Amino acid sequence: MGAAPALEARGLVKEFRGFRATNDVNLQIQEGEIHAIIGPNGAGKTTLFNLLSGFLKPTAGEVTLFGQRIDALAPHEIVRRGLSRSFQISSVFPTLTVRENVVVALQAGTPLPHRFWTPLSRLEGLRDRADEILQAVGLSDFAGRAASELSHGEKRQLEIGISMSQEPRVLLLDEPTSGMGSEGIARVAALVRQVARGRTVVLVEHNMSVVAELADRITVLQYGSVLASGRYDDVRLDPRVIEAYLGDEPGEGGAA
Ligand SMILES: Nc1ncnc2c1ncn2[C@@H]1O[C@H](COP(=O)(O)OP(=O)(O)OP(=O)(O)O)[C@@H](O)[C@H]1O
Repeated sequence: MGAAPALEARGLVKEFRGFRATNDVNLQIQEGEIHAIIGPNGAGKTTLFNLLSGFLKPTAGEVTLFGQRIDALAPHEIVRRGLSRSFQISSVFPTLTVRENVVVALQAGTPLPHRFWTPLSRLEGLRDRADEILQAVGLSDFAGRAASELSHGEKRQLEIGISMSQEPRVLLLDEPTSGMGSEGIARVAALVRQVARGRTVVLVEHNMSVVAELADRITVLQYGSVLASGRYDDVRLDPRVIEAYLGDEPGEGGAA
């Protein structure tokens, strides 16, 4: 038998007062791949991310991480098992410096009772590791600046750094290029490729050029169900996908 997928959903269902936002989703993400989840607005991408990362509990179905059930676990327990995620809405603390944001995230990996009230001065030991992460995400020059001073694109870089601080084996990125100009998009795409080395990355992404450039495989959602899943070059030619999504005139981000 082959190795278990890095992340797998089986028969995943999420209902909100009878409305099925996730409808019997089966999904396999293999270790080491970059997998993009795409689909029209309201297709259920964010709901699926929330189910995979424990922020929502499924109505039915299972989620496994390297073969172990995680769907009953709290988000922080899932992080400890090796899956972390970024959010569509910024999770950066604006009044802390860029470095402090990463230090706080590194500190969050320690047991709960100790983590909230630890003075920042006691976290100096984590500084070196924070600086390595900032270097990796291209923010070394901004380490001492308040996070509120970062541009939108730089904040997304910091968020990826914050997600990486947990040293995840599987990283979920929710629209990492949203709201960016072409320069920022290119920078973040390069960064995603870099952080994907040696780990598995799942991203929700509207920008089809980014998807085409980065993704080994893609899954297309529509009305909460999987419409198609496979290699980008195969899936983009699927007539149902063209009709549902790729054939549309570019919306946010634009199709390539
Ligand atoms: N907490 C909730 N209560 C009720 N309905 C919800 C809830 N969360 C999501 N939905 C509904 O589920 C559907 C899927 O929403 P979801 O945000 O997952 O889509 P999406 O593909 O991420 O959309 P977008 O691309 O616009 O971010 C939508 O119809 C949405 O209104």
